[in-house]
Amino acid sequence: MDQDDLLLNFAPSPSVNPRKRPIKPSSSSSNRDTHRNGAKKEQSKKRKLAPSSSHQQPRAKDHHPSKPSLTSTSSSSSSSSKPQQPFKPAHGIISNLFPSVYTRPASQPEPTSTPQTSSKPSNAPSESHDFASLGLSPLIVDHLENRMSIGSRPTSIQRVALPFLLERPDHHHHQAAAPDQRDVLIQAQTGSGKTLTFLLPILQSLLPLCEESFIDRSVGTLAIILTPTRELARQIYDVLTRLLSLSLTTKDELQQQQQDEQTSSTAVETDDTTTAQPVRRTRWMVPGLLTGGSTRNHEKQRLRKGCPILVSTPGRLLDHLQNTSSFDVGKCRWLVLDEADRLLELGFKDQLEGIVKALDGRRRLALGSAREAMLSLVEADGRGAKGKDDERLQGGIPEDQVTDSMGVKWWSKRRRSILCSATLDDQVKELAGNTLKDPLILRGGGDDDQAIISGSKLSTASSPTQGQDRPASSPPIATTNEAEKKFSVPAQLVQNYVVTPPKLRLVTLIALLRSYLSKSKEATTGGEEEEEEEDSRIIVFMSCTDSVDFHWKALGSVRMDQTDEDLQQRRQKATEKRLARVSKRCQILGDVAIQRLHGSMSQQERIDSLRAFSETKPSGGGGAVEEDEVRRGRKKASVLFCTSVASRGLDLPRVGCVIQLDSPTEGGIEEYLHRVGRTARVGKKGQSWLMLLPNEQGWIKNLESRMIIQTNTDTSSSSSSSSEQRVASIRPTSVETVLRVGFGTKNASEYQSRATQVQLCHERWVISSESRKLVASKAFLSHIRAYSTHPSSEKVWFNTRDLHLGHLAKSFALREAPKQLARSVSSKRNEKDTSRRNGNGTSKPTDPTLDDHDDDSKTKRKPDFAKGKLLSIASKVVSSSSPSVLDLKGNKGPMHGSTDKEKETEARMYAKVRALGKLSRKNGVLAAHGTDEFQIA
Ligand SMILES: Nc1ncnc2c1ncn2[C@@H]1O[C@H](COP(=O)(O)OP(=O)(O)OP(=O)(O)O)[C@@H](O)[C@H]1O
Repeated sequence: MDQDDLLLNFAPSPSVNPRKRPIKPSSSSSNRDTHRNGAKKEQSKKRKLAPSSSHQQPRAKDHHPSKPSLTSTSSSSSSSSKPQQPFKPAHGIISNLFPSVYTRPASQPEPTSTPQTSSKPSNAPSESHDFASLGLSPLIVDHLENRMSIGSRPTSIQRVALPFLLERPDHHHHQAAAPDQRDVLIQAQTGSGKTLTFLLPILQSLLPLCEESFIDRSVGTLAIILTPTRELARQIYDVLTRLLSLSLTTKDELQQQQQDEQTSSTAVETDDTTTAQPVRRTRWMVPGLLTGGSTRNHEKQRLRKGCPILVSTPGRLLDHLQNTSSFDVGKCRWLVLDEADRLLELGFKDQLEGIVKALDGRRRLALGSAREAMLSLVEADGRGAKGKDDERLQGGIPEDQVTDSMGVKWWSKRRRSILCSATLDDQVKELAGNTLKDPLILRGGGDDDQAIISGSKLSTASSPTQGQDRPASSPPIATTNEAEKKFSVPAQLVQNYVVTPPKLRLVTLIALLRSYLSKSKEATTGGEEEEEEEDSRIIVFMSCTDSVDFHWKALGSVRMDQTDEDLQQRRQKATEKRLARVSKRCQILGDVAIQRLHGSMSQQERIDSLRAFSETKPSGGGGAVEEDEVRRGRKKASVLFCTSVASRGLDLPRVGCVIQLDSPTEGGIEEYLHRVGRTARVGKKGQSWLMLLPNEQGWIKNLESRMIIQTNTDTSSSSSSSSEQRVASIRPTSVETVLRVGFGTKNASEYQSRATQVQLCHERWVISSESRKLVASKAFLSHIRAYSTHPSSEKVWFNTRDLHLGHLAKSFALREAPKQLARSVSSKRNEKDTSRRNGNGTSKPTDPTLDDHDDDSKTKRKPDFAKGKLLSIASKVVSSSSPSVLDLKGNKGPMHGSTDKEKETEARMYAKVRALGKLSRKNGVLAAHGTDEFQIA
């Protein structure tokens, strides 16, 4: 990473030298500080805000208009002529972020200047195949190309799977389960177009029905798609809605019709049959969405009217299958389990099996009543034809002969199931065994000619159209042996990591965001490819909802140069806007929009948030540069802070960078890959950053050993290419480099000074109100809780015992180091008496990402007692560090000094956590997250 490339220029006026940035003297700002700081602090604040030392001669680059500014506003400064002092942290206000002589720990990698290069994309659409040749109807091909801007080229997994899944007209009336009627298990890397891989065959199979005049939506539900989260369900529903708006006639057909019309008008006599075109109706194909977002009654009404294609989360679907009698699924022909491994992780196994049983049951019932109806029809027909029919009826009418009241043989085809999964572990295999019949396992590789297709027992099978020349020895994307399991990552994804001391986490995150945003902004102004500048959206993953809330609120509120009045005015303005609930603007990042997403937000907020992230428009607000950017449709940068709820399946447009502030607490490498998979999708570029604490960096080796990249190597013959595998590497970058680049300077004292300003502003923001203290304290506490839930296999890298809690508190802008917690934890380290430890170990924290699941999700990991202890300690510490805000319910109260009350609160928390533990052991349903006194983060 060349740091010169990453200088920031957020000030609208290029003439402003940020070195001379004014410091608005504000009496109100000193009011916000604690009294012990007083006027002395105000003075030191001014010194701190002056970013450079007076004796330093700015380098040529420093005078460049793209010199970074930590504010997005600028004004002339009366203080600009003041001599500028090097930064010296004031004693008692803020502990040094940087020791006086900052030395990189030996364990930390050296800064690297390796240029970021990305390989040829491995999940891009194929250059040598098209949808039409795979058997896709011209109607759909036309629609994909002209209406959905997808193009005509399939991705690798589409090329492999569509020939198996698409029903072609000649198969329409076949009787038994032909080879193309087998169930399918799809495994492919992130961003490779799996959604269309199952939606296109569903749509194509229903097209013939569009020619029947009697078909309307009351036909019932013919296809069901199950997803683990509501967001994913909505996303698939949106793609489906766009697919179903397909035109009834292709361009060619339209031309043909026009020609025919002309011919028929000139001809004296015409043969009716030559001009007759089939009448197609798609209106009946109404998509439905069941995620528990609306009331049950409302959903029931919609189901009664009919939803031929339904997207749902499992809990809600099972609920309706059990309780909504008008829900007609007897003729269901498709069942898709998307993100099956995640469905299982979330504890939906029983529901999924329940759904399959319920669908089988409803089908049998529907078939039974159709048989009876046929029987009564035969009887009504009189005795004439009965002799022959009696014979059939006595032996039972075969399924494929049973017609419904409209004469359609729905039951001639068995229901097909498709299971999509990133992994193929024992659980997924078991689910596949219970839900799929004789499945094919289809995998999309990185190379057109290397896609892998296997039979049910992982034996090699052939694609109906392409399989003959496929090498049997093609390496699988994920082997079945757990320990050896390797995962394919998009070849073009550039993966990075930075090892950060805990107290630098906040400023490093901000520096990373600034670096990336400045880079994409430079691409905008520097005339690079259009594609580059548009990919200026960033997703930041965090371990828990409270941490997301804290970062979103802090970064969306902290101003580097504002008075309280400014803040009041901004707040007023913001509350007037509807989207202010989900979208803020971050001044430190150059007025970029920031959103958040986690499971404790209401459904509407989650939808609004995703919409705001995807559709971010320039902030307006004037300035010639900005107007120009508005006019050119640029400046669409946006940042989303989220928990793992956004890691699976979400296809958010133009995400160029993914940052993991916290490593995943569950799911390990798979979760890591799903998170980074939000970028570098379908052939696009992307980069990812993992932030690690020094004790965590051993995880990198583990990650690298489990990832592979498949690359294409063109051979001398232009028509052929071969694929090779290589190990994926994650590049280290030192924290100094990130900070230098992010804060726009090569000079150590200057970047440290700027980083300290930023940290200080956040700390001031936190101490300026009780509610903010609460937000920060809760985030800190929840973060530790979440950290303690890393599985035992990862404890070697992620152990709460290795956390420096005082420094970690800094990353939540908590000024007061929670000394008691630090002391308690270090004393526990030395504690050898395990029996005493066991005695206290009844508290059981639950999984930190629980609230990110749907309301009907379940917990699965067993908490351990040591974490409970930490929880108890942590809650005490937070109580002692901010006495007036420690009622975690949010009530300000005199908890200070009230040990009884403290114990009472703690006891209630223990009780709650124990109850959740019991519930989880019984596979109970956890609900109402975020509304509880002790929100399980
Ligand atoms: N053949 C294609 N050509 C171009 N774009 C495509 C093609 N197929 C799908 N896409 C687009 O690629 C994007 C990613 O698709 P999709 O969300 O289905 O990926 P995915 O494999 O399900 O990813 P994940 O594993 O992360 O869930 C979507 O925006 C989709 O419109």
